[in-house]
Amino acid sequence: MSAPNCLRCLVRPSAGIPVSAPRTVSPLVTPFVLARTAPFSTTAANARPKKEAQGKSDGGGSSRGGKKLQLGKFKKEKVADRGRTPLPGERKAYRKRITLSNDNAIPVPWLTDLGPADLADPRSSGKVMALPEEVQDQLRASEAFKATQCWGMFRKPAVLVRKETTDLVNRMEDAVDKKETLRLVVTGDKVTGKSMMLLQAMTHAYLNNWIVIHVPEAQELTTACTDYAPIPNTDPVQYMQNVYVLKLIQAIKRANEKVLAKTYTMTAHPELPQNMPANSSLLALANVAKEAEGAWAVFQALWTELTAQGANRPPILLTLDGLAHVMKVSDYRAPSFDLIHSHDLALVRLFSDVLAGGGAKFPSGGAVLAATSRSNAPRAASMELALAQREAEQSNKEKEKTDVEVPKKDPFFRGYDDRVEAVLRSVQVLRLKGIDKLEARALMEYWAASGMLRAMVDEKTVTEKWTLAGSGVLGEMERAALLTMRV
Ligand SMILES: Nc1ncnc2c1ncn2[C@@H]1O[C@H](COP(=O)(O)OP(=O)(O)OP(=O)(O)O)[C@@H](O)[C@H]1O
Repeated sequence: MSAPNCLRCLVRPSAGIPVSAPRTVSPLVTPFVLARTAPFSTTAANARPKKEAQGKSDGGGSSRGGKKLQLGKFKKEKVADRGRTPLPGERKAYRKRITLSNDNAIPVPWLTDLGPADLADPRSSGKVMALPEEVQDQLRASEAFKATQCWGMFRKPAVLVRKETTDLVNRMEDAVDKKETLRLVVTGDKVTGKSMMLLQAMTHAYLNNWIVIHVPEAQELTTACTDYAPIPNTDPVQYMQNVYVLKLIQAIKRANEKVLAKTYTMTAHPELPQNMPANSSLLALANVAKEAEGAWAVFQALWTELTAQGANRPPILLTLDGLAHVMKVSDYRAPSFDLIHSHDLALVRLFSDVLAGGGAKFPSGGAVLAATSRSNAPRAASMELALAQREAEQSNKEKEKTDVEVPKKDPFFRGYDDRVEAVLRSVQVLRLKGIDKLEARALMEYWAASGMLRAMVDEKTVTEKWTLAGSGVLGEMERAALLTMRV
């Protein structure tokens, strides 16, 4: 009987203590508290000190003296390890890095190096040929290789010589024979090999000791990513881009070193930062450009010398990739905050003048070539229209008929640009399409011999890849056959 009672005792308070009775705790008055209480004062001298009154009046408990217990006092602050931060420009260099050789690829025994006459010879058409080592260095110096192309898959950089290649190179040679300048725009659908066509033209030029000046990405000139400044005493005002021009001079110097060393100035150039007497080599003249300041003056002097009439000069090849970027209003602004037209940028003006046929004449002839791009291009309605018009006119002239209608301006569109039309009024147009099946077979045999294509190369495979690639569009063929191998 006692057990339930005992249990109840544990649960409830004993009957003697009323449950609802509030527990009142009488305040403790300790000597410590008494000591801290300010004494009643009647005079300012006796009043509690101000600091004490401010700091300790609110938090009675926290004002207790002595040591505080601090948890995790000796823990180290955690720093996330993110590795080394890339230095300025390192990411861009990595993105633009181009590998020209793959040690894992099988060397192709029948691959021969291109010679000075090979690209002009119609018998080379439909063959894959390697770029000689010296030319590789020159092409690399002028940034002709692109990171989007498949150079890093094969043992040696090699190209397919197309019918269009021999055609273009022969036109270049004809122009040099007549001491004229070939003015031509390479155009076509996406990844049809337009940049590669420029590379082949440059290869021919380097192999034949021409001087090559190449603008690898026209967008670098017009997207307001490099310094610019007005050129004094120009009307309408033109703008120089010293930093870009310095880079260009250095590329020209590295790529054309041998030819420049053998070509000499006609006149003295006292206007340059370093005095250049007449009969100095053009290499020495190019070497004067050490800093961005004054680079435009050096470039002008170099250009004047290269185009000096009556002088013994090598043929010149001037190339630019991404034409649409220089056939529109640029992203730069004048002091009046108006946008600057690309053709008011001095370097672009120099190029567009030669392309239009009104600029400097090359003493020994040469070529000015531009390539459009479909992967990275702004809309340039006037350029597209002008190229379509030239193509139609060309086709009518070749057939001696007028069966192809020359496209006309849209009367309801207001975005046409007269300056662009003027530049492209008399250029030749080379449209690139897919390669034929024989060329496709040659290229696929090279891929298979390099160990990059595992399939047997017969008519069936060639036709399959050729069809998959939209009738032999080169970039698409690579995608269809080599994509799995691409890093
Ligand atoms: N003659 C050639 N020999 C071998 N490969 C080629 C040749 N021409 C083009 N290619 C390949 O085709 C691909 C596309 O070439 P390229 O970059 O020249 O095209 P594009 O027409 O300039 O392209 P986009 O319109 O994007 O500017 C590249 O990967 C390149 O390796």
